[in-house]
Amino acid sequence: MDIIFGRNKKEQVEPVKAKVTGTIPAWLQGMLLRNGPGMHTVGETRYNHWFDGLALLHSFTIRDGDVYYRSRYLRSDTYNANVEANRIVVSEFGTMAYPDPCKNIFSKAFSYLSHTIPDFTDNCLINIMKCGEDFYATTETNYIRKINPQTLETLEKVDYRKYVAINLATAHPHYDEAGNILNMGTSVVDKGKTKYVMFKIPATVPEDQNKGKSPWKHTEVFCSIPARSFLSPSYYHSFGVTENYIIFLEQPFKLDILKMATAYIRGVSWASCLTFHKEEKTYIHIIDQRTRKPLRTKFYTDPLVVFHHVNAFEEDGCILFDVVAYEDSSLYQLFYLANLNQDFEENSRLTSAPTLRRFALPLHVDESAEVGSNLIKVASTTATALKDRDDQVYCQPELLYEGLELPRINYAHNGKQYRYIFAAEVQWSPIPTKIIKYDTLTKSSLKWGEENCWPAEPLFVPTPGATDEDDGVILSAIVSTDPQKLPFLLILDAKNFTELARASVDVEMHLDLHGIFIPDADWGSRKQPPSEERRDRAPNCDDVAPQT
Ligand SMILES: CC1=C(/C=C/C(C)=C/C=C/C(C)=C/C=O)C(C)(C)CCC1
Ligand SMILES: [Fe+2]
Repeated sequence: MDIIFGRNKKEQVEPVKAKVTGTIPAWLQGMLLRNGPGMHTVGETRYNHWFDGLALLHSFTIRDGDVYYRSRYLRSDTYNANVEANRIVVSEFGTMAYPDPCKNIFSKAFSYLSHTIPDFTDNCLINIMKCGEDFYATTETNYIRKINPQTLETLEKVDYRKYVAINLATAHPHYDEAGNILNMGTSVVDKGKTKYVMFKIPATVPEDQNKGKSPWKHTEVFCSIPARSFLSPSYYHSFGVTENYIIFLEQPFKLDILKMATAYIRGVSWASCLTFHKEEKTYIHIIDQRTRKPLRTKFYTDPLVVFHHVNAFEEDGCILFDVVAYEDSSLYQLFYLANLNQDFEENSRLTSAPTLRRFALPLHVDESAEVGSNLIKVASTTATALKDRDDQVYCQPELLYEGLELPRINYAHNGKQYRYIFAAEVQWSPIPTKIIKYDTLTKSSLKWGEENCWPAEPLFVPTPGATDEDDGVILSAIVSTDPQKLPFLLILDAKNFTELARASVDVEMHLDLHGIFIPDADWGSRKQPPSEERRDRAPNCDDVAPQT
């Protein structure tokens, strides 16, 4: 597993033409743009955790049946500082770094103090966000980095804090049909209060004399919810939306602010400030998008750890939402590189499997209903919501499937009734071995897998003009541990999961986290994706990328 997790990957700045077998549908024109950790050591120093690795962007440009691959490290301030010092000098999730080996006791004390309220990393390694016509690499701190999707060059750094009072934000925003962004973040002890803040960034803005054309300046706080505990807000990685509501799980997997404030001086990482409190409940907050206020009813469930919301929708006076849930926080533990690289089989067993669970919440609680009665009358689920005392409702989910992660859907169905989930299948190890299509209606699944192949998150791209939810293709970048097999972009028919084509590239590809597909048709007012300069023939390259 060292091949996949431990080794630094070489960037491939010049486009390489892939060897395509099978036939790529003629309508599939655009770019799969993805993000993930690619560099795990700098000089003699090494990161502790896989989520610390320096962001390596990569893209597959699909044009007229051909595929071109390229990759480039995000030139974040973190990357540049590390490379310049030839060692890790910026702290990441699982690695605390000490920038200046301090010369005397005074400068040491000063350096410690300046880390009490830390300036977080801009190593944006998790996802790609579209904001209007621009694209950003994202992570969970207050920084995101604009990128050029064509060349993968790094552009300006955006500090969320300039526009909204948050210190952390998710890398999984939602988009409405017009492309406006809805995201949420945590504001740590701002005016003595720790709160969760939902905010909107418009896709397009009118030319404004004072604010200019930047959508950031038009960022608007939508709603905020005080944290149950000011000194230990919940950690969360994503959230859910329906047409009228926002779903936020305040789970007992929490960040301890006091521990964070002293982490630097104690020589421990941010990750060590995260604790799962297995004796506490998970609170389910529902925000009405029309009133911008949380519902009065207090919904709760058992202690859970959720990273990925799958989808949510309204049905018969209820909110139904699907998540991938764990019963402990062992997932983050397993991604320590020491566990991934040695005795992989032994050290990489999850103590709680990722389970797909469906929750059902009543939008109106019948005052006359008896305490203990089930308020869910929806026939499609066995999830229950039991009436408790004092406006409280205890929710028990329906278990739909055991062993999947990195879920994606046909995003046209986001917030609406839907049927299919595309995901990576993971059993007791966190590393995916198969891609799965799960049918929430029939509860059956289709799978794709191949020996020594490790698939990335599968992404659904709809056929233009499609009416069926699963009319389209699945794209997934596959890394192999078989030295005879090159990494490839896999293209499956999303209906029956048969392979349409694969595009193999002779490069060192990294296992990534998340990404997006940018159809050529999306270039909007720019009309065409910016053209590439014609470059010299790259190694292993039959041709250079086409003029676009
Ligand atoms: C640096 C940093 C953080 C980074 C977290 C990261 C990088 C999480 C990645 C999660 C992934 C990839 C999950 C996949 O399911 C925190 C803890 C938010 C807060 C402190 C500073
Ligand atoms: Fe994620």
